[in-house]
Amino acid sequence: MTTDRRVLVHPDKESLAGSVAARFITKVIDILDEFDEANIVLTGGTMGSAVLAAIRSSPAAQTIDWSRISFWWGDERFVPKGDADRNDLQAREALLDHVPVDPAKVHAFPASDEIADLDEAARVYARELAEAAPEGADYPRFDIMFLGVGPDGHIASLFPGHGEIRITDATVVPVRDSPKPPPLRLSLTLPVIQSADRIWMVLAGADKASAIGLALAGASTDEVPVAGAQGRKRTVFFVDQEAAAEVPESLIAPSY
Ligand SMILES: O=C(O)[C@H](O)[C@@H](O)[C@H](O)[C@H](O)COP(=O)(O)O
Repeated sequence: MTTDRRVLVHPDKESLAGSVAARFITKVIDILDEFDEANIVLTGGTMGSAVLAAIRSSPAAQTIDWSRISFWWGDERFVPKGDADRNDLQAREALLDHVPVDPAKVHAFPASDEIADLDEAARVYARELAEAAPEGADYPRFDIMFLGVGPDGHIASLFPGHGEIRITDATVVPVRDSPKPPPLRLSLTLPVIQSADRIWMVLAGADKASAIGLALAGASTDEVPVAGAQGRKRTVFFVDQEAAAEVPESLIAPSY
């Protein structure tokens, strides 16, 4: 895990989404030069979808060999397939339905009408991760993990003060009392999140300012889960001006 965390500030939501989309396209092309396959973890949330829509609308997206990318999710709302609350549906609508991905490489979490039991759904996704893992590992090498951040500092479906943030002996956890609706969810655990080569957090709006400020000031992961979101190679907070309000000036890198 690296302690190198950068904050890249953008004037507004639109330029934020556009800039992350452009970086994603460039980075994925680099990754596919180096490796046969890339593993990307997607997130729900407003900016997560805005970035995917910006990737879709970029002409440069056509230069990506989408068939070599596997898509995963950091968390999912445990509702029926096709429910507008599903993170995977939002990602499909924003991007995946519009680019030539290999459907077998789109690894959505089970939906509640596919597997009724939440614990079993968590086990099924853990098995899916393990099947795609290199020998001896429980999950694939994640090249880029996108994460949204809640105003309370939650990442994926790991909420402040809830036991799931402390789980280290599983890769996927069932969440039964999410303070953000819907209450039933599935989430990757912190060790899996921290295994990602790159964690890219995209957040906008004044209500996110204190979460990022506290995380960078050294808050505990238990109180502010985003404090624990640190990847192996690089951890970047892509933010708009409003979300950057409480970030110390010295941590802000020039971004454009
Ligand atoms: O299922 C979810 O709700 C998300 O995965 C969650 O972790 C989200 O990313 C943040 O809550 C930020 O959401 P917003 O960008 O919509 O504020």
